[in-house]
Amino acid sequence: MSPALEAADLKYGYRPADSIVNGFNLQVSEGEWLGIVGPNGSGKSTVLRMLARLASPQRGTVSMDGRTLAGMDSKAIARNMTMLTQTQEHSLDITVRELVRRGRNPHLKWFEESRGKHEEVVDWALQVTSMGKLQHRSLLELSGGERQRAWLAMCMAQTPRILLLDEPTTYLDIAHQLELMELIRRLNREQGITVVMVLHDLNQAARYCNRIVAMKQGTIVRAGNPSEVFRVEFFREVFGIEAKVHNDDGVPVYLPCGVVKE
Ligand SMILES: Nc1ncnc2c1ncn2[C@@H]1O[C@H](COP(=O)(O)OP(=O)(O)OP(=O)(O)O)[C@@H](O)[C@H]1O
Repeated sequence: MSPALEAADLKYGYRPADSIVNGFNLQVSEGEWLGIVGPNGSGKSTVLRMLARLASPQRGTVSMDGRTLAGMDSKAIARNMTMLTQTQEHSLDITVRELVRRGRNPHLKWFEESRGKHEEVVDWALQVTSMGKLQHRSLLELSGGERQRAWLAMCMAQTPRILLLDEPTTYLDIAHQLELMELIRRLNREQGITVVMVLHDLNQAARYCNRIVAMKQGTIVRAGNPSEVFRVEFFREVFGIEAKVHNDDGVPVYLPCGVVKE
């Protein structure tokens, strides 16, 4: 069976002489939850954007179920895969429900309106993201965390098989961070949604992801399950910090102790 998502030899640079990402290879299996970690500027968001076809690789290919994304119709991609980006448009004066309805667009024909079963999916997306009570509020009247959940609800209304998320917990307080991670865990386990997530919180990555890929300078430097990757040498070599690593019921937990001295 082809992987749900595959990147082969990706290269990308923002300027002609740059190569921000180079020789990037990745296979993501159906139903997997993969975390991409790495220092600032290591190319994580750039890779995620190429996986979602928001950026076109200058070399290499991205495939979904064995089909190259470059040749696919945008709506067909959007029916299968969606990405929650790091920042969303902040000035949209529409209600949460209207935003979530937009998630149905890839499933509607020209001029078809969201009705019947489409509205049922909208209700479901609002319910799983706990946004039902806020559905008639304008996006302008929401807190940062509520707004993030509204955009996630829109992604869910697309009923994707593959969900890409770029640091989705950045603006959330710790309770809402855990709530979001638990929600994604439910979607992953109960609906079998494949998740690829860029995360800065390495303890959360260890707790939730099945597999970790660590990037440095545009390429993968470590890959494996959290216990294989999150070791003392990893923190030293990839992040330049000294850390203590404990084992909490099979999950590695790290405590940063200081920056590595040259
Ligand atoms: N639009 C852009 N134009 C020029 N350079 C860019 C652009 N976007 C990103 N870069 C550069 O590309 C490199 C990789 O950026 P990217 O956002 O992919 O890294 P990242 O690992 O996601 O970083 P962070 O952890 O800080 O979010 C950085 O050096 C960044 O400055």
